[in-house]
Amino acid sequence: MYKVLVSDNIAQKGIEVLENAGMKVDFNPNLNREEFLEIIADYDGIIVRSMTKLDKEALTKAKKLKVIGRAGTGYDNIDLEEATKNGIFVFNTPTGNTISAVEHTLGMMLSLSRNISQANQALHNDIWDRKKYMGVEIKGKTLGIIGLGRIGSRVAKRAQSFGMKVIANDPYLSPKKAEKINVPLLPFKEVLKKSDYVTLHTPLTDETYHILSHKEFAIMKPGARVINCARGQNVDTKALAEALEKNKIAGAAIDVHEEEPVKASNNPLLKFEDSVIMTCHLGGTTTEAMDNVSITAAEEVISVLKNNLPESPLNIPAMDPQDFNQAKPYINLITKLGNFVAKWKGHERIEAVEIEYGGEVNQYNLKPMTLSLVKSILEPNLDDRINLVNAMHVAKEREISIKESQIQNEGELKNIIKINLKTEMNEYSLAGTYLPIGFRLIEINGLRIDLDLSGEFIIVSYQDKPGVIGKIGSTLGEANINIANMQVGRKKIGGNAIMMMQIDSKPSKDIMEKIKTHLDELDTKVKDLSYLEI
Ligand SMILES: NC(=O)C1=CN([C@@H]2O[C@H](COP(=O)(O)OP(=O)(O)OC[C@H]3O[C@@H](n4cnc5c(N)ncnc54)[C@H](O)[C@@H]3O)[C@@H](O)[C@H]2O)C=CC1
Ligand SMILES: O=C(O)CCC(=O)C(=O)O
Repeated sequence: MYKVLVSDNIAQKGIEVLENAGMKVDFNPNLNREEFLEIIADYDGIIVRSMTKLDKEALTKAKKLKVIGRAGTGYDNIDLEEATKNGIFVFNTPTGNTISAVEHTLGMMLSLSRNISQANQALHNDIWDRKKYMGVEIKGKTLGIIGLGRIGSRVAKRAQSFGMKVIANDPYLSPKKAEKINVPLLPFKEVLKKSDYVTLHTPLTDETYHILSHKEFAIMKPGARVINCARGQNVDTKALAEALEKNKIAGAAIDVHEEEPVKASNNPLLKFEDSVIMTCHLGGTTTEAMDNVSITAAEEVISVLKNNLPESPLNIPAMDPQDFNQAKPYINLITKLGNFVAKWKGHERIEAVEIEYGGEVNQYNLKPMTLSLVKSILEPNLDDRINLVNAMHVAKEREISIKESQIQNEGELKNIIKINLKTEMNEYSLAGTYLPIGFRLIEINGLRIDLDLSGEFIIVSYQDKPGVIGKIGSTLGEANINIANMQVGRKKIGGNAIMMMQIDSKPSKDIMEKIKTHLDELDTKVKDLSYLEI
């Protein structure tokens, strides 16, 4: 039974989904760091929001962990690189709380403009002051959006409907997409200079850390207002406090904070009672969003533990589930080719792998196929955990070069995958195709063949000589091993030859030895004699 730790507050519905799937769930959002580090080694899966830090220290202890589900959008609390090295799938649920964050942003902007929060606070303290809490309209003002993604673009649409002029900065967004929603993309500084309101909707990255600091506040329009419902570290809190102090910035609405939870001792914004409104990281906290992210995270954890790929992976290439289902036969084909070549090359150290994709297969995202191949060829010789997440990392660590290319379709075949594998001693090549009747091996070391890509095989590379087929056939016959199919090829008479046999049962070590002895007696310079079961 898989064990899943839920270490942040998520909606009960997700926990029920996990339990109904037979998982043992520990819902424990109140662990301190020491307690958390003590127990993390016990779990196969974990669901977190933004409070649990899954850094290198935690992930090093998480020896059994296979999947990290982020019930929410931002994943700056998770060390993706370390998770990838350790072969841990990481996913988020990025659409579940988008609307929540959008509506919170709009709420913050309106509240900031109309002093709703301050006036409410005053009334609760028995103060009626209509003059002090006079507001400003947002209609006709310019809203500058930094980060025009899921949340930013929806904030734009709603702000436009309020009659605001919306401009944005997003270096990673195609101008066409921005054009579609009628938002001009401008350089960062220009957005700052032109905006009456600046709202942040970027993830927290090295680039966006303190994206608003002294320099930026200095170039902003005097009297501008700032809204941050993205991540606390996007804004340099001390610099914002200074800008407010100097009245350069008229006000700020802040949902996310450099240090959470906020305390009077760690946040200089708390003293700006009249110009700063703050919420306790509530952007994604609505009943609807909490249900969405909790249920999706639970379903995805179950799916990954059942060996499926998550829908919003953060450390493997994302693939549309429909595309994934259609590409599955090719993923299975390449995995079979990988198993085949891995067994064929035995214990030889791999130096390079080249993959050529031809025909229909090129309609799909090739990355999951390449990852499946790398996993299948490295798996048999590694004790370490290897999966699609860390396959490339392990290959790189072992200095194995991986190249993929697309080729023209060959002859009648609708699809083909070719693999060339170079070890320290030999080169191996093979090709396969997927047909409705199954997976076919169609080429081996340059020899055209046509064999079902499953079952038991004997492969012999030797120097062409009369008598070889007879010797092997009679040795297998004597051992009561039936040859189901056999193909032989050579470049020229007496040259390098290869024989591929599909057999109905496994030959013992003695039989393989006997075949070797007979071939040596014929002086056929055997380069390779292998038995493989696929
Ligand atoms: N307050 C809360 O409770 C919530 C906060 N969030 C935060 O909001 C962030 C954004 O969420 P989504 O819109 O769903 O993500 P998204 O990935 O759809 O959009 C982010 C946008 O930021 C842009 N971007 C990245 N680096 C940039 C840079 N240096 N300058 C300008 N733009 C840049 C990206 O190109 C992208 O278009 C999340 O990463 C999360 O940190 C999300 C949900 C709730
Ligand atoms: O998950 C959370 O703690 C709040 C929502 C959020 O910040 C996010 O989804 O990025």
